[in-house]
Amino acid sequence: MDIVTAQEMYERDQVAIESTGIDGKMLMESAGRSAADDLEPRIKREDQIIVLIGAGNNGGDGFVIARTLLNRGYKVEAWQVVPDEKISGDAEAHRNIFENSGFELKKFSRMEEFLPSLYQAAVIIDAMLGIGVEGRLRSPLAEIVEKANEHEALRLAIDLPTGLPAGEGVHDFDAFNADYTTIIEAPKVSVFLQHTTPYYGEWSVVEIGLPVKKLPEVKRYLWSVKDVKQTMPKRVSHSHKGKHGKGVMAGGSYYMPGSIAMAARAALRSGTGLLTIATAESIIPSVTSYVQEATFSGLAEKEGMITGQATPELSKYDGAAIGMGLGRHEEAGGLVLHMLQECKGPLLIDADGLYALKSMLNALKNRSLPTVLTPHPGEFAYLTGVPIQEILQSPFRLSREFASAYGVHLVLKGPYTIITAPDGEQRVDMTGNAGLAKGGSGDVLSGVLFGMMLQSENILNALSNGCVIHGSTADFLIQEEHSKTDLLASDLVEGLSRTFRTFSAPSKA
Ligand SMILES: NC(=O)C1=CN([C@@H]2O[C@H](COP(=O)(O)OP(=O)(O)OC[C@H]3O[C@@H](n4cnc5c(N)ncnc54)[C@H](O)[C@@H]3O)[C@@H](O)[C@H]2O)[C@@H](O)CC1
Ligand SMILES: [K+]
Repeated sequence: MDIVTAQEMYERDQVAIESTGIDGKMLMESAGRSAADDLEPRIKREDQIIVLIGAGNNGGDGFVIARTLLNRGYKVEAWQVVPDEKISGDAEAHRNIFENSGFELKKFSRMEEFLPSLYQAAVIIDAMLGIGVEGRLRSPLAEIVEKANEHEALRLAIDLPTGLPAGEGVHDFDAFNADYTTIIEAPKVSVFLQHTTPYYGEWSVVEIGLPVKKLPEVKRYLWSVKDVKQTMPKRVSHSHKGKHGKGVMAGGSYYMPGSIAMAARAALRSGTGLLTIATAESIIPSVTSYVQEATFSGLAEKEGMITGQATPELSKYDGAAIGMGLGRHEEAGGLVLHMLQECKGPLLIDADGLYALKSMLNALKNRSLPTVLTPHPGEFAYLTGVPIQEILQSPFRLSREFASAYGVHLVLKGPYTIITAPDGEQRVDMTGNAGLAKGGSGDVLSGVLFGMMLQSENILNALSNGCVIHGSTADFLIQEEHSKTDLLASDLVEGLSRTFRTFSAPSKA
């Protein structure tokens, strides 16, 4: 499913109108009716409903919703919260249809008149502003939103909560605090930002009949289980282990053996054909007991940490991963640089590897083969020098800029993970739950991603699939055997079997 900015949404509407002959009034009718259908299961016959209608096309949707619900017998008061002269075009046409249908339209002039209606409502439908919002809310919308947020009622928003920016990078706003939002046609970027997502409440997307074949391409996409099923590499029955990637994973230290162990086991569970773990010699016995299928390359160590002189042989591998449990010591830099320069296949850098990478961004830029970085926002802030707050407010733009500047694939982890290719194409994965907010789940993700990268020509698909597989595993596990509290990273590794069984297409002979 495409994710759009306000500008991209306007372009889509425009293309629909110009290329098919459908007109704005038809789209508004369709948007309003689809929204009413979507809201109906959330409201009851006896509920007093108030529909708040603004000046633009979002208000136009509001006229259609109010009319549709009244025609269906619901108890609805429709309130136009802006002066008559502000309503024009398609919205005015739908106001006429509303009034010509015999329904009463109330008009806001003074707060004292309006408040009793607001306060008797059990359900508030917000059709005041959508993607056309500019700047902070002006009067009287600002006061109406404030009162609506204070009033105990079910708050439903149309397209986006009034006042909320559709895009990223805006932090100065007041907005309707919705329990649920019916999004028109495509989720907007602000659905996926930490500071704006709570205003949407739960949400779903309704389709209003835009011509899919004609719509301009948007390189921002919500990657779902359906996409995973369509793009997962298929294992055929005559497959050979050498065909599924031969990888080397470097990392681990005496005090952190679990990271590399879980990453390695996750990579194997994700289909890696042959895996070598290059790690501090002293921890090989403990790691091998957890990952019996791997082979080992013992690296020189000092005080339990891999030293900078350690240079695993890379030429016989299809790809490499580095960083899990490596430790943040200066000497680790030598190993990361070695990997950057000598790895002749795709390379994944995670965790402490990212920390070391900061001082060798030029070498990163010079690498021409696919490189994948998997930072969480803190690590990304460290790598870029951009404050973490700013990263959280503009993750799409900052990811795109970094991926393009350094020619890397970036997996910016979070409740919504954003995966960016060097050409700027982006995918969002929204699977997973708070059970993942624990040490080790990032290591498991790296293992899954590495396994997927080794088996697919298309790195962006491999990473998108890996993220959804990892998050869906956490989702399955908390529905069935675990809770968000007790879920451990090692449970995820074992849970992968269930996810792969569910997601894999049946193998062909
Ligand atoms: N053809 C289309 O464009 C369609 C649009 N649709 C709906 O139309 C919406 C977009 O319509 P518009 O572009 O008219 O935009 P909006 O309806 O979001 O609002 C624009 C109006 O809000 C006022 N406004 C902007 N910022 C304000 C602020 N800070 N305080 C107070 N008032 C402010 C502007 O003066 C303008 O009159 C979408 O979100 C969607 O709900 C749907 O009906 C489907 C078709
Ligand atoms: K709205």
